[in-house]
Amino acid sequence: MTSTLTISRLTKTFGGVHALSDVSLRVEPGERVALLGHNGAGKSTMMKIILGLIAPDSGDISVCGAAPGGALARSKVAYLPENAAFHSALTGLEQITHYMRLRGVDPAGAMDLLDRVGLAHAARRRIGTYSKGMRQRVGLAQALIGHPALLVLDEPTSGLDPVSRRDFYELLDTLAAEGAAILLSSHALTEVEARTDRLLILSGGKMVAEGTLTDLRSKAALPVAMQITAINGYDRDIMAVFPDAIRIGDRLQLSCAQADKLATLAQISALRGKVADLDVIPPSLEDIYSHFSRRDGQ
Ligand SMILES: Nc1ncnc2c1ncn2[C@@H]1O[C@H](COP(=O)(O)OP(=O)(O)OP(=O)(O)O)[C@@H](O)[C@H]1O
Repeated sequence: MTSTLTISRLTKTFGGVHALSDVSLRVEPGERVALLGHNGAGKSTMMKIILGLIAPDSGDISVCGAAPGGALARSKVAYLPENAAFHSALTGLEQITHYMRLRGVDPAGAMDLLDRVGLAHAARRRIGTYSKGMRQRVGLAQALIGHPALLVLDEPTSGLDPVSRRDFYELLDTLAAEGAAILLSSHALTEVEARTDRLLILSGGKMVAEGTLTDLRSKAALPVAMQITAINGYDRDIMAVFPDAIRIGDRLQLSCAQADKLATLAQISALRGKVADLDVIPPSLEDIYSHFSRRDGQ
C-alpha cells in the first residue's frame, strides 16, 4: 500500500531558527494522526510544506506520490485553517458552490456536501448568521470538495463546544473509514487521545515521540498512581505496607513504576478486608506530552 503522505528528513530554518530539524513521518490511507506540540514547535511549518506553500531546505516529501504544490498533490490535499474566514453576506450554499467552481468540480453536489457536514437546514442562510461551529462545518465542507485523499486540519476544534467537537470527530471517523488520511494539529490533548490512531509530538522542530498512546505510555515509562480507600480504621495498616503513600482527602495515594504494577496490586490484594476501594490511574496524555516535550529543555 502506498502511503498518502511520506516525509523524510525534512529540515526548514528561518534565519537562525530551526523550525523543523530532520523530521520523518508517514501517514497511511484511513489513518487519523494528531500533530502535537507547544507554540512554535513547528506544526504550521510542516503543514505549509505539505500544502506546497513553502519549500523545505532539505529532505523529501511526497503527497500521494507527488511533490507538494503541484497539480496532482493539490487535487489530493485539502486544508482547513484554524480560523477559516468566509464571506458573511453569502449563504453556505453560495459559498460552497463558489469553491466547487473554483476547484473545477460540478457545483450540483454543493447541497449534498452541506448535508454531509450537518448544514443542510441552514444552507440558504447567510454565513454572517452562523455560529462558530457552523462556520467550522462550512470549512470542513470546503475541505471535502473533490474527495481529498489527505485532510490537513489546523486546530479544527478550537472554540467548538463539546457536542460540536463530538460531531466533528464523528465526521472525521466516517471520512477515515472511507480511506481519507487525516493529519490534524491540536492543543486539546485528551480529545485527540480518544479520537486519533497515532500521535506525533514535535518539540523545538524535532519529532520527539511518535506512536499510539499505548506506545508512548510504555516508552515514557511514567509511574502509575493508585488510590486506595481504606475501610474505617485501617488507614494505619495500609500506611504500614506503603509508608510513602500520601493522604488525598479520604484516600491514600501511592505511586509505582510500570514494572512494579502487578506486584503492588498483589500487595493491595493481600490487604483484602481493609480496603474498601481501589482506583488505578495511568499517566494522562498531558503527563506523557510534558515528559517528551521537556526533553529538549522546553
Ligand atoms: N516566516 C517565518 N519567519 C521567521 N520565523 C518563522 C516563520 N515561520 C515560522 N517561524 C518560526 O519557526 C518556528 C516554528 O513555527 P510554527 O509556526 O511552525 O510553530 P507552530 O507549532 O505552528 O506554533 P503554534 O502552535 O503557535 O501555531 C517558530 O520559532 C517560529 O517563530
